[in-house]
Amino acid sequence: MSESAPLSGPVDANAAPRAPANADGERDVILRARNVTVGFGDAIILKDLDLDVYRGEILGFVGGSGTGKSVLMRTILGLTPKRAGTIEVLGIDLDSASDEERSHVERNWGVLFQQGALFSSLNVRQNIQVPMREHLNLSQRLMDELALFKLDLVGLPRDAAEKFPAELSGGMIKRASLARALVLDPEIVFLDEPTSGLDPIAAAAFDDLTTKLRDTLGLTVYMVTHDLDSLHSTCDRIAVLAEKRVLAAGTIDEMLAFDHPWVQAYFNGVRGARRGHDGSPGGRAADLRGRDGEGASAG
Ligand SMILES: Nc1ncnc2c1ncn2[C@@H]1O[C@H](COP(=O)(O)OP(=O)(O)OP(=O)(O)O)[C@@H](O)[C@H]1O
Repeated sequence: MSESAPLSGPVDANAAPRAPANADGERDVILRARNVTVGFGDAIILKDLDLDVYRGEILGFVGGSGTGKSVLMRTILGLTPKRAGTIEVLGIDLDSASDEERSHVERNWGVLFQQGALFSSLNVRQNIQVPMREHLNLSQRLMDELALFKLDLVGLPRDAAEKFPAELSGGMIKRASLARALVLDPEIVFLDEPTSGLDPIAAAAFDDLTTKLRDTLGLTVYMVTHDLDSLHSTCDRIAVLAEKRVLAAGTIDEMLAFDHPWVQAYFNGVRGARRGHDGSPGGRAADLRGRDGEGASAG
């Protein structure tokens, strides 16, 4: 079944107004998963899962704890094997890709893992330079300049470059990890719970940064999150993982109206309702975004 089946047709076609369309008016699919099945031993985690991610959108990926959001992200990245199905990124099926094609895809995606996953023995500058060393052949001077440029981009002060991860706050670790994820100028970034563990000010600032980067760099953002404020304020579309597949995909308003017990409990439950249904009142974004100037808080 198609991931957008419950919200098919014209409803889904309006789901991401900011994502660009091609000359035919169709949205460009940057990531396409079909019939993906993943399991461990007897446990099937994902079954016949379909998903489309459109170029230029911020897609929020939600689901109950343990439903397989991280497993799917790891499967897309080729870190967890699948039992069936196909996944194409940038039009390339990684199962049948040549070395050159695989390298092309790997250079064009960036990943922010949940805990940042910075190397503790490397300082921020060296961490940011890891993908450059892997994929590019640049002089140290140029890599140093690029690292500083990426620090600017994510709103970190330049003196953060020589700090080690243990010397950074949670918000700074997320930003440094994002700088590393962006170092090769990827077309798509995967963010695994980017605002978890951040205080509300830092979380709102990170959301603003995500939107700004999408708007200025034309990034596509695939964001696993439990953060209702991020879903309301930042995401163009939301995909819901339940029953081992993408049960629904659409705008926040479509999710609010979607008739499924988990979706209703999630979006219209006590926390969801606290926000109100126009996405503006309540929640930390409304409380804090106005106070938190762009990139002002590095967390
Ligand atoms: N390598 C593995 N071996 C066996 N089981 C695994 C493995 N990785 C994940 N699982 C199982 O797959 C299921 C989905 O895990 P996953 O981490 O993807 O959940 P999640 O949706 O990301 O949850 P959360 O929101 O709590 O982070 C869980 O039951 C987990 O125990």
